[in-house]
This record gives sequence, C-alpha cells and structure tokens, in this order.
Amino acid sequence: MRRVSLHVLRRLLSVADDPDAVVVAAPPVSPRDAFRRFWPYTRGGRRFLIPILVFSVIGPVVDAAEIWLFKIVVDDVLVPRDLRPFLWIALAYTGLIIGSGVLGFADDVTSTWVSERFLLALRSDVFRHVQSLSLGFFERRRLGDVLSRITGDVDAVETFLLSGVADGLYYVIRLGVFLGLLFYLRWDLTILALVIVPLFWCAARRFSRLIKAASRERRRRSGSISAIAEESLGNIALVQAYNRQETEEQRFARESVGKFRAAMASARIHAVYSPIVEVIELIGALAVMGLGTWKLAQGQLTLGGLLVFLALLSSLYSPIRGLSHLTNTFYAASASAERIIELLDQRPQVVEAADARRIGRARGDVEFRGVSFRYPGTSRWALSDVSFHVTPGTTLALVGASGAGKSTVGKLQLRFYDPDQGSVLLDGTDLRDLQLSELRENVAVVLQETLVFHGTVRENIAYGRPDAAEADIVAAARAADAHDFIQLLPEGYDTVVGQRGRTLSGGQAQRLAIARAMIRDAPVLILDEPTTGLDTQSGRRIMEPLRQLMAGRTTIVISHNLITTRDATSTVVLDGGRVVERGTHEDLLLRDGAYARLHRLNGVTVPALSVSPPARKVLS
Ligand SMILES: Nc1ncnc2c1ncn2[C@@H]1O[C@H](COP(=O)(O)OP(=O)(O)OP(=O)(O)O)[C@@H](O)[C@H]1O
Repeated sequence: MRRVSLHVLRRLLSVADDPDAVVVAAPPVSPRDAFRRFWPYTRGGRRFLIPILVFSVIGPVVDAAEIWLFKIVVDDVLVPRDLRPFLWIALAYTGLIIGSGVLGFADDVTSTWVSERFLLALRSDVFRHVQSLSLGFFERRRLGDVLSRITGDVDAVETFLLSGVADGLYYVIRLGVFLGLLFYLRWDLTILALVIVPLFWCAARRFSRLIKAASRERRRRSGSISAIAEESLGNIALVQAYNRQETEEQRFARESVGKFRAAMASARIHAVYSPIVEVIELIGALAVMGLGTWKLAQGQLTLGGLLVFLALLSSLYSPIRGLSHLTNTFYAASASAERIIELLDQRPQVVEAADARRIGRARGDVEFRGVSFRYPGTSRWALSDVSFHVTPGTTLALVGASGAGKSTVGKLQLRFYDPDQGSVLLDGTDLRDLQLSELRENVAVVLQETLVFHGTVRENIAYGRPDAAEADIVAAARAADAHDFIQLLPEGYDTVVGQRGRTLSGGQAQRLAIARAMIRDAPVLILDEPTTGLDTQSGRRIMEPLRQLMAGRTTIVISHNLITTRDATSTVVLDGGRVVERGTHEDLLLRDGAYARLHRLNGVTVPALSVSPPARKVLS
C-alpha cells in the first residue's frame, strides 16, 4: 500500500521528458554561480540597496508595534473594561497606518526602480552580445528561442537576483524582529515554536529540486513555442501555399501541450507543498497553544500575553514559510538564468584582433590566397585552396553550379567566417588584422535574398549610411532606377514597406537594395545573384542601375546563370569548392570546358553587365 502511494506521488510530481526537443535545455548552473554572474548588472541600483534595507527593517517593526498595541487593548481596555487609554491607542494606530502607507510607497517606487534598471542593463547587454555573435550562430540556432530568452528569461533573472533577494532579506529581518519580541515575551514558548524550523527546511530542500526541473521544462517549452511561431508566421506564404497550416498547428500544439504539462507538474508540486507547510505550522502552533494554556491556567501568563504571543507566532511563521517558498521561486528562476548564461557564454567565431588595424577607405584590392573553409560542424570543404586576385575597380565573376561555394566566398569577404587555411586580403592586409567595422564599411552587398526592413522607403535606403542627406537618398534612388516607382507609391519616400519588403515587387525591392548599396559608396561591392527571382524584363531593368553601382568599384558578381557575368574583367569557375577554370568570358568559351558547358546550359538571355573597365586585367 505504502509503495503504491509513493509511486502515485512520484508520478504526480514528475516532469515529462521530451526526447525530440525542438529546443534543448541549457546546461545546469549552480545558483551561486548564476548569482555571481548577474550581480554586476545591479551596479546602477546598488546605492538604493541601503534605503530598501531600511524599509525592510521598519516594515516589520511597524507590524510588531501594531500587534503590541493589540496586547495593550486586550490587557488595558478590554479586560479591565476601561475606556481611558483608548484615545491615545487610536491615535497611535492611525499614526502607524499612515506611516506604513508612506513607507510602502517609498519602498515600492525604489524597488521597482532598482529592478527595472537591472532589467534594462541586462536585456541591453544580452541583446548587444547576441548582435555581436557571428552569422554561424544564427544559422545554427532557432531565432524564436533566442527571442524568448531575451524577453521572458531576462525577466525571470530579475526575480532570481533582485526581487528574490529583496524578499529574502525582508523575511530574514521580519524573522529577526519577531523572534526577538517572542524571546522577550516568553523564551520557553519561543524555543518550542522553533522546533518546527528544521521540518520547514527539509521540505523546502526536497521540493526545490522538483520545482527546478518543472521550471526548466517550462522555460524550454516557451523557447520552442516562440521558435515554432516565428518559423511558421515568418514563412506564412509558404505554409498557406502548401496547405501546411494543420502540420504547423500540430507542431505548435505539441510544444504548447508540453508547456501545459510542465505548468501542471509545477502546480501539483506547489499544491502538495502548501498543505505540508501548513501541517508543519499547525504542529508548532498547537504545541505552543498547549503549553500556553497550561501556563495561563497556572497564572504564569495573561490572556493578552498569550493572544499576542500567538499573533506574533503567526507573524513569525509567515516569513519562515515565505523563505521556504522563496527557495522554490529562486530555483524556478535559476532555470531561466541558465538559459541566459548559455546565451552569454556563446563566443563569436569571428573576433577582432586586439591590435586591429585601421585602413580608412580602401583602394579595393581583394585577394583570396589559398583559402580553404569548412562550415562549423560539417566535414565537407565548402572551399578548397581557392586563390584569386581582383585589382581595384575591376570585376570578378564567380560562376559555378548550385552549392559550388560562390556565396561562401562573399561570406568570407565580409568576414562572417574566417578561413580554416589561407587568407583573405583587402589592400594586401589579412582581414583578421583589420577592424571589423571598418572592413564592413569598405564592402557593400546586394544579396540573393533582398533584405528590406519594416520601415519607410527613405529609412531603408539610408540604412546604408544613416547620416545621408535627403538629396543623397534621392540621388541614390535615381541611380538605382528606383526614384520613379517610389514617386508612385502612396506616400513616396515616406511609404512604409512591410517586413521583408512585402508590399514591393521583387524588382522594386532589389532596386531599393541597390540604392542602399549605392549610398554606402564602398570601394568593394559584392553582388550575390542580383537578378535571382526576377523575370527577364525585370532582370533587364536592373542591369543599368547595377552598372552604375559597379562603375569604379571592385566588384565580385556571384552568379550561376551567367547572365550578369559576360563582361566581367575575369571569371573564376568553382566546382565543389575548387577553382576549376579562370579567364575572361571569351577565353573560357574558347577553352570549351566547365564554363562553356554552363554557358550552353543556361544561355545568355539578358544583356550582360557591361562595365567599362579601365583595362581588362588578367587575374592571377
Ligand atoms: N551555413 C551553412 N552551414 C553548413 N553548410 C553550408 C552553409 N551554407 C552553405 N553550406 C554548404 O556549403 C556549400 C557551398 O554553399 P554556397 O552557398 O557557397 O553555394 P553557392 O555556390 O552559392 O550555391 P547557390 O548558387 O545555390 O547559391 C554547399 O554544399 C552548402 O550546402
């Protein structure tokens, strides 16, 4: 029978595990380490810790004074039936209530200020840190989970560090004040009342582990829910076009049910814990009442004395109970702390050297020297021993089949990753020796996937150079052949284009991206499949703006359909991450190798980019 009930209890309090987790749990961290980790973020609010401490002392003193007044009412007014002391007792009561109201106000405002300042500092730092992580991190992680950490988990860390500690302090001080009074009143009864403290402690310890497991599961599930919502809603067109709403709902429901189960487990644990605490309290109170009544009968205690003792005792138990509950809250919040620490412990794969060089505006000499690169966690070389040299102002076309490694070249040029072997150089300096921000100021990109933010057309163009004047923005739009269509938009340059440019056509969004690159005015330009997704006519339309953009800049055009590459100064053909051919368009056609084959396969349907290079330089 006992074994059965134990088994039922264990099942009741258990938290289900999920072997196919969308988001995996963060590694455990001891509360002490977590505390040490987050303490520096309290810096701005530490000067208020003393006032908060003072409020914590005064609060229980006021409460104790109220109870003491009650003793006086019983012993000096009620028992002798004497109304004379009543007036000053009433005045004292009123004074205490007003005083504690003022105190409560000051306490609330100050503690909220300290908490919110802490949240501000921590959240900003977590966001800054996440932004500094390399592209590789975002390619591996689920964005929704990262968002849930920046929002929900950061809030929980505040409970862990400040509210939790402030409450803990408050309880300890309350405990001290009431214990002192109880000892003063009846030391023998007090010792009897304290017999239950170890019981409280044992119960709290036992339950804290269960609570932590349930909280970990809840936070992890919250991350999964955000991840699935972000992925489904972010790709809503795909979901609806393929009628996958039901599958997405099921995925979402699975995680939501997981969170529901974790929340229920947590509720059951709390629900079992609360009556246990009450029983422990009752044992103490009954013991005191028994001995107290005996002492009353013996005439060793007044009725007011006994009533006050019992009232103080309940005030003593409430902080003890609070402390034991707090350990649970603390453990629950530490599950969130683990998730934030895991995020903060991520190191960017690309780090700026301590003595990074500044080069100002580069001439635009780009070189890949024996570059080999593997994406983290993969065994296949995305690039093997790739070398080429692009002299300032000339154009290199990178061609090859899908997956040949063309975009990877662009990512290495922007230093989203560092090569495993060899080096990438700008003006003869290894990118690893350059200041990251300066390197990126020297490179403008128009990517395969057009990146348009939710905001106005003007903001989208000025993203390339935030201090750009209105005239510069319009000039860039004109050069990108975007001015005319912008004028036709309902509010011209002030028209809000939806996230990812949803309210624009592919060609319009692409021209906006070209205007952005134009305004950046960088000496090196990377065009990654600039005509992808555009029909022949739209492809034709952006050729002229692209030509304008490329003039006078070192350009790497990445393409696998050859439509944009014919007139490049030189072409490098990649296959399986290796350079298999290099030369000019005509040379390569004459050679009748991989390039000629690709050329025959794709045909040239759109006029090629004809940049008028100062002189065609044969690349190394
Ligand atoms: N983030 C990544 N993590 C792991 N492998 C990757 C990643 N990005 C690309 N790869 C792999 O690296 C290889 C080269 O990819 P890359 O994107 O450079 O090809 P590509 O030539 O630009 O192809 P496409 O013309 O289709 O855009 C491919 O095998 C691809 O699967």
